[in-house]
Amino acid sequence: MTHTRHWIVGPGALGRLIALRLAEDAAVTLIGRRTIPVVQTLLTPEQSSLVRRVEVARIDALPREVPDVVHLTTKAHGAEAAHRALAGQLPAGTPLLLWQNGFDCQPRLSARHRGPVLCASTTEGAYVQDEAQVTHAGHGHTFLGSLDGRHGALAGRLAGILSSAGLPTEAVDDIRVRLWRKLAVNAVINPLVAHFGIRNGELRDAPYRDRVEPLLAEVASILTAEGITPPDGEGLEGWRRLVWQVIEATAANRASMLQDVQAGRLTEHEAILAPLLEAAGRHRLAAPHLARHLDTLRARADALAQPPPRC
Ligand SMILES: NC(=O)C1=CN([C@@H]2O[C@H](COP(=O)(O)OP(=O)(O)OC[C@H]3O[C@@H](n4cnc5c(N)ncnc54)[C@H](OP(=O)(O)O)[C@@H]3O)[C@@H](O)[C@H]2O)C=CC1
Ligand SMILES: CC(C)(CO)C(=O)C(=O)O
Repeated sequence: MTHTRHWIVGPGALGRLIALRLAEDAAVTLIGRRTIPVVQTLLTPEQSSLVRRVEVARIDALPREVPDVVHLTTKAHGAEAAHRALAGQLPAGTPLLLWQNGFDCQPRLSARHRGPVLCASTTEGAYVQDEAQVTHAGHGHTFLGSLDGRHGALAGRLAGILSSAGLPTEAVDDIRVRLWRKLAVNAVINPLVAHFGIRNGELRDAPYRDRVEPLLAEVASILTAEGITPPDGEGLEGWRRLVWQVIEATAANRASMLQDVQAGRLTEHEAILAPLLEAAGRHRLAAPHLARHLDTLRARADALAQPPPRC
């Protein structure tokens, strides 16, 4: 994979961050539902501009030259439709790297794709400025691996390519646990900050602080039942430590769910909250606070899907 050809499907914030970083040393094609400008700019956390010319294509008119690896960088709710549009065009055996948050499409696409599937969990932060510019808000770290622990050599090679491109990445054999840990953090922080319209750090203040604990307790009991451990410490105390560490470290952030709500976009609630509630059901655990947030976000999603009222 020295001169790897990457298709990056989903030319949003994360897709363009990965594309522009990789474009230095690899052939990159950004694939979307619409055509986007071929000259793209990445504003780096160090306030410099990285300008790159990349190939672009539409998902309904894919390039003839097939890729060595496909990165799927749509939102979680868009991943399966994007994969359906692509899958028939890819030679069997083409590796797929899933970058979605939550734990929803990953098991299904891992079973369905005709080739190795790796999942990524990343703390890189990026947001779109416009059709030709994306901001890399802060450096992070990426873990990648397959849900069944196979394809370690491929994961190692891709981790090397991403790291050399400036996106520090580690191949791991426990990506399922890493995805659930990120989901746990997102399930506590995102619905609250989206509901109240606040930055992550404001969760430290009254009256929001008291709202964190009941969500934390529900998430901790569900994940304990699932056999998922926090990175440090055990049980509720370990999950509490992790969530508050992230709140501190990302205090100035407007979380992705808040950004989606403010922009009138669908949120990733089905990928973040629904898997927890499904697990709660299996273990016969009550999770009323998580359920209330999921209901509210589902009602919002239904309203978004309605045609606007006619005057
Ligand atoms: N941004 C970040 O910093 C991080 C994001 N993530 C995760 O990465 C994923 C992507 O997030 P993000 O980049 O922020 O999201 P964006 O909404 O910025 O980007 C998603 C892109 O996917 C495109 N898309 C949707 N459906 C299709 C399709 N069928 N075919 C081709 N393109 C399609 C969208 O295009 P259109 O304009 O047509 O809708 C859009 O360009 C999410 O799961 C997110 O949680 C994880 C960590 C950090
Ligand atoms: C960790 C957190 C909450 C940081 O903002 C995040 O991942 C998100 O915004 O979705």
